[in-house]
Parts: sequence; C-alpha cells; structure tokens
Amino acid sequence: MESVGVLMPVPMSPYLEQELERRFNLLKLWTAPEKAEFLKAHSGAIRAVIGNAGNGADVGLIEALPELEIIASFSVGIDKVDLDKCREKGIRVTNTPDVLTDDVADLAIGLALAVLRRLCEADGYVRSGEWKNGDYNLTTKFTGKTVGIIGLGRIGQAVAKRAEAFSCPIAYYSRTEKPDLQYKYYPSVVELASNCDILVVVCPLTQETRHIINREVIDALGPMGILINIGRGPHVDESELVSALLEGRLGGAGLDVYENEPDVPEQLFQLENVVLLPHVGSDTVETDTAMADLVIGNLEAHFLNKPLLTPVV
Ligand SMILES: O=CC(=O)O
Repeated sequence: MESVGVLMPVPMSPYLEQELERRFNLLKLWTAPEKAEFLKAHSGAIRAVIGNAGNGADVGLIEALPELEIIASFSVGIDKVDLDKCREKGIRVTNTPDVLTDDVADLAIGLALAVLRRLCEADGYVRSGEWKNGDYNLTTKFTGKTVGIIGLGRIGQAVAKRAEAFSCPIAYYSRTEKPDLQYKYYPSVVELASNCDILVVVCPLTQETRHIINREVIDALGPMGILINIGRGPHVDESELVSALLEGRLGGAGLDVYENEPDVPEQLFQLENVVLLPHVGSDTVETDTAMADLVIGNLEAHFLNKPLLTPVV
C-alpha cells in the first residue's frame, strides 16, 4: 500500500503519523508552503484523507480530490465531514467510536468535580501560598446531585454509569426514549434542565443540536446549576453562556469545547466557577494509540477490499 496517497491536513498524533508513514505515502498538507498548489500536485495520488475533531473534509476539499475513496477520522465526532457529499460521491467515512468512551466520560465527571469542588482554584490557593493566610472556602457536594444528560449514546451511558457510582439520580434527553434504561426521560431539554443540578452535553453535533443550550435552557438550569460540555462548542450559544455566568444566572460551567477553538471567551478567565480545558476529552496515551490503530485498521480494510471496522458512510 506504499503507493496509496493519504492526506493528513493538520498534525495529529505523532504515533498515527509514524504508523501511516510506515504503510502509505503520507502527504502532510501543513508542511506545504502553498497548500492549494500541494493539493493540485498530489490530487491524482490522494485516495484517503485523515480527519479529526477540528478538521474534516468540506465540499472544497472533496471536490479537489477526484481519486478520494475514504475519509478516516481520528475522532468519534464527524461533524466536520460533509457526509452528504461523501454519500453522493460514494466516498466511505469512518470514525473512532468505543475506544475513547471511557476517557471522555471520565473527563465529564472530572469537570463536574472540578467545578463543584473548585479543584483548580484550590490548587492555585496552595501554589500561591495563600493557604498560609487561612483555610480555603467551602465548596459544593457532587455526590447525590441529579445529573441530566443530553444524548444517551455510548458516551452518555458511560457518564451515567459513573455518576450512578456517586449516588446521582440520572435523567436524560434524547431524540427517542430508551425504555430499556431505568433513567428518567424528559422529552425537552428545558424540562431536563429544570429538573437537574448538573447538565452534561454529549450528543453529536447536527443541525438539530446546534445551540441546543440556549438562553431558555440556561435559565432553566439556573443559578445553582452547572453546565458540562464535552460534546462540541456549537452545542452551546456561547455568548448566552458567558452573559449568564457573568450575571450569576448560571451556577458554573466545565467546558472542554468552544464555538471557535482555540479561541475561548476571555471573560471566562476570571471566573472561579468555570473550569476550562483545551478539547482533551480523549487525549490520553492509551486512547491516542487505540484511536490511531483504528484509523489504520479502517484504511487497511478499505484498501484490501475488506469490511470497514467502524463505518459511518
Ligand atoms: O472530540 C473528539 C472526538 O470527536 O473524538
């Protein structure tokens, strides 16, 4: 497969890069001084594109690569890939489900604990020497709080399982009720937000879920409520979130994702009830390797005419 051109638009995992280089003709777009020229020069060779959470394949890229057969995303979310265009052109699409579920769910719980128990602030209190002047403030208990989950797929269910271990009642919103699960279902996000303490966003980003967290939902969650976003930034109307936090209409937020990454609203930097992470939900050494192996497994299956391991299209 050494002659198969595989385009990597942006740097991702060094392990993935190294393993792709051993098997394929890896073309690193970001190393080219003139990207359009580079694509033109290699368009006849490129049969695969590697996407990720931030960079997928839009119509422009797909149209520029006439030999493109497969987009293998190094992510579970494929909102940056134009799936309709891929279907129309018969281009296959794969992602990396399951292998990252535990890490992302762990991080949701970590964010909830960090916001409620002020872990980052308290750490700063020790490092700055302020502890010598007196004890740190009281914080808020996590155990027993009602956790509302938007999107009860693989990751949502893993969040629920972890929260149950903290004796948290679980409620959820999803497009359809899941009668085989014992959790309380709400048919609207506002109703869910009105009836939980911690609201976790974990659904895929689609036209329907863009800004699923709007002013009405934020107000329903209220001044004691906590929003955790481990899904995608555009799930949340970010300017509404910032106003609500600045005005004390929302109790706090734990965010791993933002509307315009890596730009984060600077008004949030001063707030002690907010914990900000740089989109690291699945970024552990173990999961990076597992995701990379799955990307490679899908490419090898495709070019050997075998069934894809984790097909989306
Ligand atoms: O955001 C990360 C992913 O979609 O895998």
